[in-house]
Amino acid sequence: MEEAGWLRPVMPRTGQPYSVMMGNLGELGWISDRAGYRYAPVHPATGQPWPAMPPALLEIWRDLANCAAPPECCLVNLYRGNARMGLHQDRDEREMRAPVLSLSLGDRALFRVGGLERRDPTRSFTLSSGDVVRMGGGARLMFHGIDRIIPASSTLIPGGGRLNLTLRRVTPYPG
Ligand SMILES: O=C(O)CCC(=O)C(=O)O
Ligand SMILES: [Fe+2]
Repeated sequence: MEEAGWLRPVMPRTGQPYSVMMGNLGELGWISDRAGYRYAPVHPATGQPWPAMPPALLEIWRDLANCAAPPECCLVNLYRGNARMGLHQDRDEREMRAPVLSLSLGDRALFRVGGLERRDPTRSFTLSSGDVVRMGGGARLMFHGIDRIIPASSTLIPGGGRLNLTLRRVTPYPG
């Protein structure tokens, strides 16, 4: 990740930067800039392909996804300080039969979960290092976000903070 280079993406239209740093592993990377959200096969700054998906992540997917096809993207989010992620749906993928698997490492975080409509009631719970959230089936499009991390609640990540690894299938698979 360090070699490939972290991105500080900006939101479509407003150009406002996200508070998390992002990177990608795998064939496709999720990027956000003034033009919108999309999946791209190369890093926008370097033009280089994203680093390969590590075998350990493919194994987690095999064990937990219950999906006929492998993931194509691992979005890596690095949360430090006051970084957060607003309530959203993961809906830029063209294959909605595949779940989204989200792995937490490092500092604990307050994860907020709602329903399928933005206005639905939400509740929050703590995610700890090693936790995996699976959004699949009727929960594939649930609204979710990160309210905040709990700084220094783990010593796992060099320099501190929380890493979130989100595995996704992007393109349709046969069957
Ligand atoms: O950091 C997390 O646990 C959630 C990340 C997320 O929802 C996303 O990247 O779409
Ligand atoms: Fe998400």
